[in-house]
Amino acid sequence: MIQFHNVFLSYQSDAAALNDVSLKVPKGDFVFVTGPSGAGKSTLLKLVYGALSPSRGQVLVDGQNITRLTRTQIPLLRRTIGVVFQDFKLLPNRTVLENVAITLEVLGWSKRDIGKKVYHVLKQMGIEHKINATPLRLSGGEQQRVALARALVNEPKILLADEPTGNLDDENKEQILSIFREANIKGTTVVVATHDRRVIENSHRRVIVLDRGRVAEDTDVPK
Ligand SMILES: Nc1ncnc2c1ncn2[C@@H]1O[C@H](COP(=O)(O)OP(=O)(O)OP(=O)(O)O)[C@@H](O)[C@H]1O
Repeated sequence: MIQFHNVFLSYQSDAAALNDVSLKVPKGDFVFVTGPSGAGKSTLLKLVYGALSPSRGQVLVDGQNITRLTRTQIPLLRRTIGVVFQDFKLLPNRTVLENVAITLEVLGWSKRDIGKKVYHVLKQMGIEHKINATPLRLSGGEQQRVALARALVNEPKILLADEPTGNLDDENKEQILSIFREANIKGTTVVVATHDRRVIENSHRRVIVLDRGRVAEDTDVPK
């Protein structure tokens, strides 16, 4: 589903944020990407959803070379990828319903179908009672679940999450992880960037460790 072939990425003239990274994440996999601050985790995720292009090397997502995609093809690729950011990026003046509905409006769904689908997803995440609230009236864990609902409402092929459990307590972390597991069981390929050792250790999943832009360890690769 995701392939990196000898990928280098430099921001302006700085040292490479990614340095000769090669990896494959097969369809249906659930992978953690970890490593110290500045190791290149967010950069790696940004390459997958076409927010950045590699300086050298190739990134293939669902068989498509992202550097060859045209301006009109990038949004089409993004429709198949759900993204969750550490700071949620929810629209503060819109309700929970409106925040999640955006994903389906872009796809041209009818208002009635959007209402039904959004309610269903919020119910799955246990926050349907907050459907008319605005994000600032929600706790951090609730905001994160709304961000996840927005990312998952159209059942994307890939879910990318950047530090999704940062600042959450253990109970909220467990809820978020169980949402990832469910999405993965339904067929979504999941890539989670995190510093959180406990989350990684308790999950028993493949772990890719980045260090200064290089793959320092990959538990999927036989030693
Ligand atoms: N927009 C940018 N312009 C210039 N340099 C950047 C930019 N974004 C990231 N970098 C640099 O690229 C390197 C990798 O950054 P990245 O954000 O991918 O790391 P990270 O592993 O996600 O870090 P963190 O865990 O702190 O979020 C760092 O050295 C960072 O300073």
